Amino acid sequence: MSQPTDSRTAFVTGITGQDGSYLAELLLAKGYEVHGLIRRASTFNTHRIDHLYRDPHEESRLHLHYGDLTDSSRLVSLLSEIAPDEVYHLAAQSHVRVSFDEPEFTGNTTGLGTIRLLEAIRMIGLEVRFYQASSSEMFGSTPPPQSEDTPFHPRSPYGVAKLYGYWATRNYREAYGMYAVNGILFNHESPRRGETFVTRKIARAAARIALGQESQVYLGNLDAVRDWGFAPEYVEGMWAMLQADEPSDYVLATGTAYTVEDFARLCFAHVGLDWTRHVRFDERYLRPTEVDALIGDPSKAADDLGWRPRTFTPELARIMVDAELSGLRGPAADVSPFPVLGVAGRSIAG
Ligand SMILES: C[C@H]1O[C@H](OP(=O)(O)OP(=O)(O)OC[C@H]2O[C@@H](n3cnc4c(=O)[nH]c(N)nc43)[C@H](O)[C@@H]2O)[C@@H](O)[C@@H](O)C1=O
Repeated sequence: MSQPTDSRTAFVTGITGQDGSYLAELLLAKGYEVHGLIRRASTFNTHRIDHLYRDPHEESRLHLHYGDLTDSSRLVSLLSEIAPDEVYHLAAQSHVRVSFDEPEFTGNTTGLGTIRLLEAIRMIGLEVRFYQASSSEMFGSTPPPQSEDTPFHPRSPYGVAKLYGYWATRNYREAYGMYAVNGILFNHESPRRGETFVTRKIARAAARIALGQESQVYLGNLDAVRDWGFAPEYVEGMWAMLQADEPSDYVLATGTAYTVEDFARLCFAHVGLDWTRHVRFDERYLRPTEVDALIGDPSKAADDLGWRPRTFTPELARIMVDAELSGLRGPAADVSPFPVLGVAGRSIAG
């Protein structure tokens, strides 16, 4: 295997999440020095990146820093100390249903957090390339297919907060000439997805039911249509957006449509079960306003960046169920497409 050659430095917010962990792997494999922002918690929250700490005696290229998107002075001091070449802003309160319960907190972190970071960069005068994790939730009730030119109509406090971050990013590009881009990502999943998102919840239930560990799973709206891709491929698109000659905004999606019911059918069929015998309805999982259909058009990313999805929803469902089955049968299985050799670091999380 060829040795990584890149000597750039990246700062990643949300590094402990699904996307952050895959992105850290990708950047480390390319030779970057990676700095991640993590929130302190009384319980361990670094399980998705713990495998990146291999040998504590080797020189470290992964560094974690405590901080929070609500703490401007910390963002200023960290960014001036690290002086990154690229900033990937992935951190957010990212659960749509939860955003109805915590609208103000969601606005403060997901919305204002973005402008705090942009403003910190501007105040210090950093020459960085900035990636904003925008979301297909911003399209809300605008019918599919959705592209970079589709009007927005968000349907949740989360969607509203992401729209604020989207426009903040465009404004800093237009007002200050900052290299700042929005990746408008449609749903992207993996075995590292949080357990309360619908794909992981269904994959986990199908595996547990197949092994006789439970018999039912409770879900909300089965008719919602989503465009589910594979998260490791989407972080490649994030990186590609920051390597382009000119900053621009891009949709990343598969362009295919499946309902929640379809996803349940695929997962249960993979373990030889009939989903209708195991899925039950619970109105607690309904949202006050639902986003009925999100189907992205990723043509611009294909034309400009050469980015194309390789894994589609049926294979994704099989990958996720297989990972759950292996995890339940033995040591946790994972899909780690970016092999990181010789990377070491020190966890400040204890
Ligand atoms: C792009 C976008 O993608 C994600 O947002 P999401 O699409 O809301 O993802 P989800 O997995 O929570 O819901 C998908 C659909 O599934 C329906 N659904 C039915 N029954 C359950 C259920 O039991 N749980 C959940 N969570 N959803 C359910 C639910 O009503 C919705 O229609 C986030 O990453 C977000 O950060 C983001 O940016």
